[in-house]
Amino acid sequence: MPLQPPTIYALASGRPPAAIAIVRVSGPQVPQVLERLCGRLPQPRTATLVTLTSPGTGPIDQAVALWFPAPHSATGEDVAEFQLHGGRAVIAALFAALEKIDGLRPAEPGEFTRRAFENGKLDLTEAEGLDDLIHADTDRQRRQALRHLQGLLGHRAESWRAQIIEAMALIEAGIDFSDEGDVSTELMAPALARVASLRTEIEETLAASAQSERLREGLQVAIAGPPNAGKSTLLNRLARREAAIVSPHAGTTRDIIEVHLDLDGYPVTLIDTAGLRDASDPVEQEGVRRARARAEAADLVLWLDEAESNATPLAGEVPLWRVRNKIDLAGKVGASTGGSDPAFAISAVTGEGVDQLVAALVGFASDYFGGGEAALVSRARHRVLLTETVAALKRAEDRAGQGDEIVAEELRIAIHAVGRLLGRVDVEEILDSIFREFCIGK
Ligand SMILES: Nc1nc2c(ncn2[C@@H]2O[C@H](COP(=O)(O)OP(=O)(O)OP(=O)(O)O)[C@@H](O)[C@H]2O)c(=O)[nH]1
Ligand SMILES: [K+]
Ligand SMILES: [Mg+2]
Repeated sequence: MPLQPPTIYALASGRPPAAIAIVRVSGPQVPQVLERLCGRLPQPRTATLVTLTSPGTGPIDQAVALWFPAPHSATGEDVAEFQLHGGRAVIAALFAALEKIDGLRPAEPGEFTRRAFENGKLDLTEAEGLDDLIHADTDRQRRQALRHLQGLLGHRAESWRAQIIEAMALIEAGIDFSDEGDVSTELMAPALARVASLRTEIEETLAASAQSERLREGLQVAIAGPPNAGKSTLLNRLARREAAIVSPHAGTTRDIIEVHLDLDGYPVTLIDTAGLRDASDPVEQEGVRRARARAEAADLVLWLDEAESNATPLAGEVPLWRVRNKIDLAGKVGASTGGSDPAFAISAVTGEGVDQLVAALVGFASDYFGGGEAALVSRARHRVLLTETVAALKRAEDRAGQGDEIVAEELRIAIHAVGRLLGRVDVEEILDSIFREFCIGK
């Protein structure tokens, strides 16, 4: 018997109990599974009401069964999908029935998508888009993920790769004929012109996507300032829940506290930190150290203070907005000292001025993420590989005088880098392209 991949199954829907649970099965044994549990094969791609029955044990549930014969399925294999009642015991009974069938096993994380990729249903960037779509918290993240799932980066990378392969084929042909005159030079010039325009195009794509990795990860906004300034109070107000402990005791917050906000579709991670001061308590000292490090690594610091101070003990270039808090007490402390005006004046307790602060944050996020709609490169992996591609293309151009072999080698590196972006590295294709384009009659 030829070696066949195991048939895998998993719960595809969320945590039970729920109204409906969806269990997916993928692999060569799917027809057997369907016949065994449903008594027959349902019509392909047609929702069919069945009584799922485990031979020997009895009925499991009334369910809807779907059969997607290979290759027209999500994974490219035979796939069955059961929509059953979403109780824990119901799912457990179906799993017990599946477990009893030889050659079946529970799927590992991502295994369905992995099979889809291996069967050419998606390239790597599309698989990443799928993962991002599942994890998208905000609308803008969803749209970016969908662009990847739709293959916008993948298709473009596919075309870049094909063009580099063509340029390389021209040069390889030149190398083969190098003893027959100056064919090489004639082939080299158009090949290099193609390389140069391609490099520009990839550079432009990278530039347009400068901030979109952040759209996946979220903008980091740290609230910092002296103890008791009201940092945790502000965090709780923006998060609309009691995420951090508030107390009149200076030095309450020690650990870093993060909350995730959806600000007009932009993902923002808001970070509460320990009040910065020369603390004597070693635990608080560590809190202050972490607070400082985290604020300095943020994309924006909200420097919260009760008074109008100019000094901030932060190093680095991080943008900083001064926010004067507790303006509800201003009358009592006579705060109008005529010092430099803070950028914002709020009361974290009454909420006064907080809307203006939030509006400004949305504006900052919108500037920061920029033309996110056009961005295609959303992961460090994409950026690293495309940067490698650009560098190799540049070297190919710069070293053209040093010989065809060197240029060809740099192009090979570029092809490899784009191939890794797509999850596809295949030297055969280069050879195919060479032999297809040039009938050299040898
Ligand atoms: N009146 C008034 N009190 C405030 C305001 N914001 C915070 N407070 C009070 O100030 C005290 C300290 O608030 P916290 O939010 O714990 O201050 P913090 O900056 O997080 O303090 P540490 O974590 O100790 O550095 C609490 O008693 C709050 O109720 C405000 O806008 N107005
Ligand atoms: K406090
Ligand atoms: Mg605090």
